[in-house]
Amino acid sequence: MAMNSFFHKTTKTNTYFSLMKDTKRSFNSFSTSFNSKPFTSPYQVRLVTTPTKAFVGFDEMVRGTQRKYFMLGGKGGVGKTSCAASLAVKFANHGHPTLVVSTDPAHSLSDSFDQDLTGGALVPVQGVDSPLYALEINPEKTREEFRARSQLQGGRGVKDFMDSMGLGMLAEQLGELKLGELLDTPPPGLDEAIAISKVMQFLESKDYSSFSRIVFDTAPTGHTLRLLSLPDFLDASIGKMMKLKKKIASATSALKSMFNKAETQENAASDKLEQLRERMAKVRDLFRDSATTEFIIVIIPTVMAANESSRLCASLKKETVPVRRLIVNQVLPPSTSDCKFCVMRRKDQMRALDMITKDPELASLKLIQAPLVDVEIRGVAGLKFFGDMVWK
Ligand SMILES: Nc1ncnc2c1ncn2[C@@H]1O[C@H](COP(=O)(O)OP(=O)(O)OP(=O)(O)O)[C@@H](O)[C@H]1O
Repeated sequence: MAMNSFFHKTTKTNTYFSLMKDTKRSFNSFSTSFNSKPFTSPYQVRLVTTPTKAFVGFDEMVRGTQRKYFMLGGKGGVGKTSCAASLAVKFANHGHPTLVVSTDPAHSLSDSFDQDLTGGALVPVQGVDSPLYALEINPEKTREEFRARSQLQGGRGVKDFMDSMGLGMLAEQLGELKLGELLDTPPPGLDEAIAISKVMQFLESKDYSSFSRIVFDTAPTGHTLRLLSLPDFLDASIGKMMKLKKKIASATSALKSMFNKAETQENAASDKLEQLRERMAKVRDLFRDSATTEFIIVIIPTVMAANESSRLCASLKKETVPVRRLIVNQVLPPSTSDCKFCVMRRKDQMRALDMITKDPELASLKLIQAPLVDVEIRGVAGLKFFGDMVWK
């Protein structure tokens, strides 16, 4: 549906549109002054100049048909979902079949798109030019399934369960090592493992092959860092398991040589472990491939958020995950009224922005400013409008 016809349907949305238009106007004038020579505002707010970092480069993000992954992450409530959903809408409206995936256990994609996208399966998003699908990975449901199967079948159902996530080989090996009891309780990091198994599906399954852009709306920082480091952890764990199996195998080799079949089984199991290890390596490499993947940090202009983002950025760099852009969301436009609160708030935001531009970790990132708009950003039309202000 064309945006204009949508907005002209009801008075309520018309008001919304005009509010958004006003916001855009004031933000545009704000960004012009923000990026020009330093000057002193009527409120003596020190403005920061960021001539090179103002470049957002959506052209670069949209270019080419090769699949690209964008992960948006940061502190809770800063606007990750709004930014991720608006980016997905923009990609789809530029001709990319796009998938937006939420790995946040507290999903808000449905709220953001104002459509029911729940259920843990691919759901088409209505109202965009090219196919846009959403997927809310549902760890709570999966965890429940895990417990139920484990209780019903004395742990044996867990293997089927992990099979369905593409991690069956791991369960098999744990089982062989008599670690089955560990599988009865959902292991820490299961949420991330589920997300990883989905990423594996994106890489391998034909169902996902048509998507040329995959946007992740990730969970708040700690969870996401665990997600990014999990393939390494699993790779290391599999490596340890393989070593352990080899030790057991050599200790019992004399016995095994008497039973040819056992040896064949042993080799098959090792091959499977090796396969799983290769798949983990693929996911790990994917997270670190700067040609295809980018992690975009979303923050709000406060000192606390800046400090946390600095730590997040350092962790991402340590993990060698490509990070190039930083969205500072909810930036207040300069106040044209006498509102003291607005003036103080903006002054505070400018201080935080100044700090961000000087932070040793964050200073090298492209800074994208997203304005605080005066209505909630909801529905494809609202996301399109917001996206056009952010992704330029
Ligand atoms: N620039 C903005 N201007 C006005 N409202 C905004 C802006 N960005 C986000 N919001 C609003 O803030 C709320 C939280 O946004 P959003 O859900 O995108 O954040 P989040 O970081 O994904 O949150 P969570 O971590 O809880 O999932 C929403 O109501 C959204 O409409």
